[in-house]
Amino acid sequence: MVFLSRIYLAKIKRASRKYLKQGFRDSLKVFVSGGTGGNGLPKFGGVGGQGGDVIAVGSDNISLQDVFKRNQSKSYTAKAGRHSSHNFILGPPGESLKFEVPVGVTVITELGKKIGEINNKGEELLLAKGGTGGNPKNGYLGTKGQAYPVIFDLKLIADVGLVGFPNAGKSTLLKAISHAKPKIASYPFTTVRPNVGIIQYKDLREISMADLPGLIEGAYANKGMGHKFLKHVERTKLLLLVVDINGFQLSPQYPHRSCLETVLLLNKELELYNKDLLEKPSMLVINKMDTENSHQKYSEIKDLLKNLTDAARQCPEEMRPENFLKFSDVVAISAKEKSDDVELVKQRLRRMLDVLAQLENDDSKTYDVYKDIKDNLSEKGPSLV
Ligand SMILES: Nc1nc2c(ncn2[C@@H]2O[C@H](COP(=O)(O)OP(=O)(O)OP(=O)(O)O)[C@@H](O)[C@H]2O)c(=O)[nH]1
Repeated sequence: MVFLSRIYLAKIKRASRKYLKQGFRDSLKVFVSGGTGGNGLPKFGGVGGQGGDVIAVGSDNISLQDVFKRNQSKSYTAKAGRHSSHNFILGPPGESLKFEVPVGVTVITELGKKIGEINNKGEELLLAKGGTGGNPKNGYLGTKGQAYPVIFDLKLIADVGLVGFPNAGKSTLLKAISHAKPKIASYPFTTVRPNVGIIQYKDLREISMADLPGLIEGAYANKGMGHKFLKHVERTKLLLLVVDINGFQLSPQYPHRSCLETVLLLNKELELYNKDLLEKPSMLVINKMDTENSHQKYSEIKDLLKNLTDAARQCPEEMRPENFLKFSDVVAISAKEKSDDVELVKQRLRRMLDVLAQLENDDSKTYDVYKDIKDNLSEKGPSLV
């Protein structure tokens, strides 16, 4: 009986933690070595073949986990160049080794020196050069290729990055406006890996939105799960902050933070992680407007949310960021009830991205991203939802 219950319990334990094991790999270290150059043939002045290179190629159909699975030795060595011989005075070059990596990786050395990035499908990046074939300059002895460990650091490329404390309703919103099927539960940290959802519009335009695990206070300094994923918002074009109108409390031992405090704390976490993030165009969504007293709570803070500098004066000093996000728009919604305003969020995101795309093509660079987006949002246009 004891034996049976042990087996039974072991099964439950394994099943309940399964989702945690579906690891999301956003960093991978591998060893790359270019092929050695072939030896020359001094007697005939023969030159050895050049060693092959190791080259990474961008693919949008592969994850870093797949890269790992395809070559668990994590070692990539290109072929050596052939020696010069009587038959081949010029030794044939060694074959280069090409392998696929996900689009969005930055390649760095162990010392943090950047080798390059791959941002497009089919883009190639030379990781390790093959050695030179033997010739008069090197005494006809082929040289070794470059060889060192490199780290692939993946940052998701999504148009919009969802940022918020745990349980704010980010996954619910992603599900409400996209085709993603994120995990949703009424306890914090349901999102343990980024989810990317695709939002589709009537005119078939698609935008991608990444849902990242919730941040907590101190996230920038490695607390909680969110910090590990903050790097992913560095590449998104827009930030979409989602905050619960009732505020946030991690657990009874932690202080309760009001909605306004939560917004400022999120601002501060982003600033501490990388202050450039505050320059990104952003939008604020106040969620759970179907809950009790939500409308009254919202009317009390509505004006302050539009000007965080004023809002900060009302909060304790330790919560105040030095610089503030400037929201192009603030929308109050109920993601769960799929209120009309959820559709408004969808429409506004599209408008913001359209304005950004126009500005990117504007060579004069005299624009003010924040102002231009804001002006455009206030203009009435055809519904895109
Ligand atoms: N009443 C109400 N509940 C909501 C609303 N949106 C989300 N919830 C609930 O809030 C809980 C958390 O929602 P999630 O969407 O998982 O929150 P999250 O921000 O993705 O959470 P993490 O994964 O921890 O970052 C779930 O029980 C949802 O059903 C809403 O508009 N109103």
